[in-house]
Amino acid sequence: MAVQKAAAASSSGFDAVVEHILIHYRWAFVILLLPISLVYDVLLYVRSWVVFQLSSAPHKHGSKVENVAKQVRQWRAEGARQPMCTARPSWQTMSFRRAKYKKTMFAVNVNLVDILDLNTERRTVRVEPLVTMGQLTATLDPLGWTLPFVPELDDLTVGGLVMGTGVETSSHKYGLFQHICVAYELVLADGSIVQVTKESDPDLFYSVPWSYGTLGFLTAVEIKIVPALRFVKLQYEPVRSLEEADTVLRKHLDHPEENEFIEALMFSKDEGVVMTGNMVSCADWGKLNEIGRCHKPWFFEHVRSFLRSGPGFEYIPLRDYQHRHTRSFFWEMKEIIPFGNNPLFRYLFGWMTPPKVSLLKLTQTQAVKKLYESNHIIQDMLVPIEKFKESVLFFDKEVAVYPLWLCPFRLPSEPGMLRVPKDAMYLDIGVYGVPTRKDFDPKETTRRIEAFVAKAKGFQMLYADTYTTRDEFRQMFDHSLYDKMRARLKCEKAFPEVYDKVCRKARD
Ligand SMILES: Cc1cc2nc3c(=O)[nH]c(=O)nc-3n(C[C@H](O)[C@H](O)[C@H](O)COP(=O)(O)OP(=O)(O)OC[C@H]3O[C@@H](n4cnc5c(N)ncnc54)[C@H](O)[C@@H]3O)c2cc1C
Ligand SMILES: NC(=O)C1=CN([C@@H]2O[C@H](COP(=O)(O)OP(=O)(O)OC[C@H]3O[C@@H](n4cnc5c(N)ncnc54)[C@H](OP(=O)(O)O)[C@@H]3O)[C@@H](O)[C@H]2O)C=CC1
Ligand SMILES: CC(C)=CCC[C@@H](C)[C@H]1CC[C@H]2C3=C(CC[C@]12C)[C@@]1(C)CC[C@H](O)C[C@@H]1CC3
Repeated sequence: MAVQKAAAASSSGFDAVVEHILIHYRWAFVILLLPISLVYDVLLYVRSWVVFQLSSAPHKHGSKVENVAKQVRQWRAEGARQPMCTARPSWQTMSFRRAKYKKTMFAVNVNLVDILDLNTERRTVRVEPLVTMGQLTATLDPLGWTLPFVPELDDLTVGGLVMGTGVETSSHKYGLFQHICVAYELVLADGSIVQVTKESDPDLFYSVPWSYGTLGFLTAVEIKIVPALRFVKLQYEPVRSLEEADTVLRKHLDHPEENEFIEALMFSKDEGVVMTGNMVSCADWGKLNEIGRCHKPWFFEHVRSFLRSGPGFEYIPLRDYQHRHTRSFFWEMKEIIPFGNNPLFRYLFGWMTPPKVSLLKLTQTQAVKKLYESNHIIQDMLVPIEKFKESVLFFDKEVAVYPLWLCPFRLPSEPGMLRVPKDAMYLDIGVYGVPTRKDFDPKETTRRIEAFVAKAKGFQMLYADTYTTRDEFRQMFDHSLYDKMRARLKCEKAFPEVYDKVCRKARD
């Protein structure tokens, strides 16, 4: 008995040491991931480059979509026993959690990774769903075109952004990712392939966004494009109180057409920097800041410096601006490589950063996962702009995590999950990091935040943890059109409901 106890004690002591190393020196493992991430990116780049040069993707698209339809027909032929989902493994996706359902459902391989067609007359680009934001901007920007807005993490996919959602700093003009999409190609539960536009089938068109892959498989999306200019002239306005932040944001939102980009970072509840910008074709070279260069400070730290130096402006190359939060994963990188913003590190290793989110997820140990679970929050809450001050004070009371990401967006009154009675301006409040309030409890705190957001007539982004009950989720998101479409497309056996994919029980 004594021996067992001693063994248990020594093994738990050993576990504790391992846990300590994995948590406090994770950066050492992450640094090993950097060259692997680079090789991964280089291989993808070369593959995409060859495909783009050979222009082979458009010809092969039809047979690849037929292959998706064939798998759906096979599922039916085998008796439709389990619901279906895409075969994309959870570790490759951008949400923190892994989807448990991927292990049990019928996995359909949707291996569609290419840009299909750039139509400058129609001003659209047609892409397959696994095309990433990094891939799109790398292809479009040099050709003088770009997306009206680019959700900034390089590895976000078009499929995920349509089926979930995407928001960015020109969303105050253009809305969410779904609002810049003009057509979807889908494989439905009966194995048929359909092309859907607002005109051809409004019910299906409006119910695809936020459906999280539960109405059919997306195989292509046509997205609006706009002319790209070389630089963004970005204005930084420090604010010294919440009142001032509110006044400055509203001043800009009252004239949404004056700025292409509006974003704010709050560094405490009383201090922040509001950024506004427009694309321009020429820059004053003395004011050029190539923030995308690997030795440059992390963007949020650069923004913070305007609290000390006062208001200012500079010119940033367009693509550097579009991916400004990628290198530091907003500010999450400081938890992963604490000295990642040190100039020495940036000069020595910056060229290999960031590690790929997918590899971080793949190599994450239980200890790190537990740590993130008990002492971390990754949430985006979409609230009406009028609730700005109240929301910041609420988040401050509950978690006090800074910086806070503030991104206004236009929400048109349209059918679908985000039903609002009239066009409205909303605000995405992004809370990413370690809560500094002592009584933080992942479940209880998130429950209180969800109740606050529901009361404010807001929405929770689907990629993040939700602890809502099915009823609460159905109250937050309007399911009337969605339910109608699930019945029409005979989805009941084919796909789970959105709630069953995003609730806490479905993710580990
Ligand atoms: C040859 C090479 C050298 C590199 N050297 C450096 C370096 O010196 N310093 C450094 O920091 N990083 C370097 N990298 C890494 C690169 O910067 C990282 O991969 C970066 O993190 C990826 O950024 P990105 O995804 O935004 O853009 P990109 O690397 O520009 O491209 C991302 C994706 O875009 C797609 N893509 C690009 N061009 C096209 C096209 N014409 N058509 C279709 N798809 C396209 C590819 O799928 C690629 O995966 C290098 C990569 C390559 C391929
Ligand atoms: N700036 C922003 O707007 C940011 C947005 N995000 C969020 O990240 C998520 C996107 O991440 P990403 O890794 O790209 O996507 P995911 O692989 O996480 O996909 C999200 C959902 O979309 C479904 N889906 C994806 N592709 C298809 C398809 N071709 N056909 C049918 N269903 C599909 C997936 O279904 P299945 O489960 O069957 O695979 C999954 O349920 C979104 O939810 C987005 O809101 C995250 C960070 C920033
Ligand atoms: C701008 C919007 C709407 C959301 C941004 C969310 C991001 C900050 C998170 C999305 C995926 C998150 C992951 C991590 C950090 C925060 C995100 C990038 C990790 C890299 C944290 C470290 C873990 O080991 C892996 C995580 C993967 C997902």
